[in-house]
Amino acid sequence: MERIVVVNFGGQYAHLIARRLRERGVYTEIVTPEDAVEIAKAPDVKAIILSGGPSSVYQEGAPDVPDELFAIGKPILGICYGHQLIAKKLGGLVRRGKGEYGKTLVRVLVNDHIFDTWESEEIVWMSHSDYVAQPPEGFTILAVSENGYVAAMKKDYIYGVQFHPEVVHTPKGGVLLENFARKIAGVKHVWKPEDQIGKLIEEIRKEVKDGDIIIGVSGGVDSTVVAVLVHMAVGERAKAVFIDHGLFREGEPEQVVKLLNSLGIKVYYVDARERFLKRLEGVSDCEEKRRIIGETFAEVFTETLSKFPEVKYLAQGTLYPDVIESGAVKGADKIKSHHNVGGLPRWFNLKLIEPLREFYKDEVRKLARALGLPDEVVYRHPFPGPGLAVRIIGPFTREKLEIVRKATKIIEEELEKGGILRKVWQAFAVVGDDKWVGVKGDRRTVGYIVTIRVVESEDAMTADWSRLPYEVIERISTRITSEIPQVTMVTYAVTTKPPSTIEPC
Ligand SMILES: Nc1ncnc2c1ncn2[C@@H]1O[C@H](COP(=O)(O)OP(=O)(O)OP(=O)(O)O)[C@@H](O)[C@H]1O
Ligand SMILES: O=c1[nH]c(=O)c2[nH+]cn([C@@H]3O[C@H](COP(=O)(O)O)[C@@H](O)[C@H]3O)c2[nH]1
Ligand SMILES: NC(=O)CC[C@H](N)C(=O)O
Ligand SMILES: [Mg+2]
Repeated sequence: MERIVVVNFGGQYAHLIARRLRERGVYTEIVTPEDAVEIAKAPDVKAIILSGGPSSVYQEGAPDVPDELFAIGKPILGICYGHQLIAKKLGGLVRRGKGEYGKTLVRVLVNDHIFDTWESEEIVWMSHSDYVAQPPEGFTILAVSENGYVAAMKKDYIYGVQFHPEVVHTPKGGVLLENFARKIAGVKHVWKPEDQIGKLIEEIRKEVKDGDIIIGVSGGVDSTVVAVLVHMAVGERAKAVFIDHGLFREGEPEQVVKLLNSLGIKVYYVDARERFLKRLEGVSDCEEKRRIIGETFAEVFTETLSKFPEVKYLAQGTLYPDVIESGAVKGADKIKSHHNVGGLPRWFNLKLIEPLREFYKDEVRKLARALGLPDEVVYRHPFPGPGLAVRIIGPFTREKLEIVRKATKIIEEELEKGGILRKVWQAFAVVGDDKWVGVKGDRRTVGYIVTIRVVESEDAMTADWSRLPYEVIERISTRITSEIPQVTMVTYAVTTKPPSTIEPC
């Protein structure tokens, strides 16, 4: 299989380079600077991309790649930091400049295949303070920015661009990356996630030689796809376990069990609702809620495992970003620690099977569709592991849990009716302890405030609030205050991430 590798210098967007290329059918993987040379030598690697990064190339200890990488003779494309690194390593000059941030106009000076379909002037997205003051000998300047900086340069098969073609704010960026892959590097193969299903099943079958395999199912798209693949590979030896912590949305546990059963996968339903809810009662601190849930989860899961003496394997829905993030990259600025509960504890004495470890979420959705899973799974919104508990501000009470559950259902129903639900990243209700005086049936009532949170996002790292039509907000508000008697006020959350986060807790 032909592939491209991205050397990750800790850029916030290194991931997106791989995403953009894979969207366009070019299989791309991310590697560390230390592994770059070894991997780049493999015959199926057609080209190397050097990512951006927070360091400056002239700083001591800045991430680097061995000179040997340039001697392999494969096409190289440097982006931002990568572009500056090429300049420095091959004898050019990099200096600190005025900086260019955000949308910038560039002028293309030279016709080159990498710019095929570009106009002579295009908008690109920049984020740098250093710049290439002098390209190395033999390099041609292909494009300049409106501030006169080198925006693109090349020599033979070595290219550098100062802007970020991988972000959506560079409208022709995806085209440029594909031009590099197909026209400069000669990648012909068109990679599609759904073509991998047969291979995935074959690999699981080979790995799970004997004994049973457990899959924890949450109803989320990742674990559902894993359950289906594993079941297709080893049949009845696949045991799906669903732990009901009592913090799911209305009807969710029943749906999960019913769906998997309908696919021929028998689900062991564990009712642990009381244990979770009792331990949470009265707990205010967010991190404490998460800790209790994680701990109780591990406890219940361990007890459940003892009922399956033949189990030797544990299947997990680990995705490609989890794999990369866990191998922390040298030089990367930690923006936010990702709070996936860490999945199931790795200290279980079971062999881990992670069939999705090379896939992104959108690709998993494609696998789900190709496997014939219903839309409710394919388009399911991300749902936090700690469930509705992290949508309750202040002390956890069963009353607030019921309010959030009912309000969330109303929000989902109204957005579905308006054809909006599938277009947004997440939509849910939040409740805290502040009260609002209301008048219901001519009587004074003091009730809860429910906040509606609806956001649009591509990867949850940033998010914008959804500009819902007023009529939809109005219908949601009317229904919440009339169907949930304890609520007297509904508000709409209008803060982006950052500075806010998506969940309140
Ligand atoms: N209620 C549950 N019962 C059993 N297993 C669970 C449950 N919740 C989560 N898991 C397991 O733990 C893993 C990690 O959970 P988490 O919710 O963080 O994963 P995820 O990346 O959101 O994946 P998914 O889309 O499958 O929910 C899941 O993939 C699943 O295998
Ligand atoms: O599996 C999860 N376990 C968790 O503990 C958790 N907390 C938040 N989320 C989800 O992560 C995304 C980003 O959330 P925040 O903006 O609130 O940090 C959003 O999609 C959140 O729903 C979680 N997912
Ligand atoms: N985004 C980047 O790669 C930035 C590279 C370098 N740190 C600069 O500021 O110019
Ligand atoms: Mg989940």
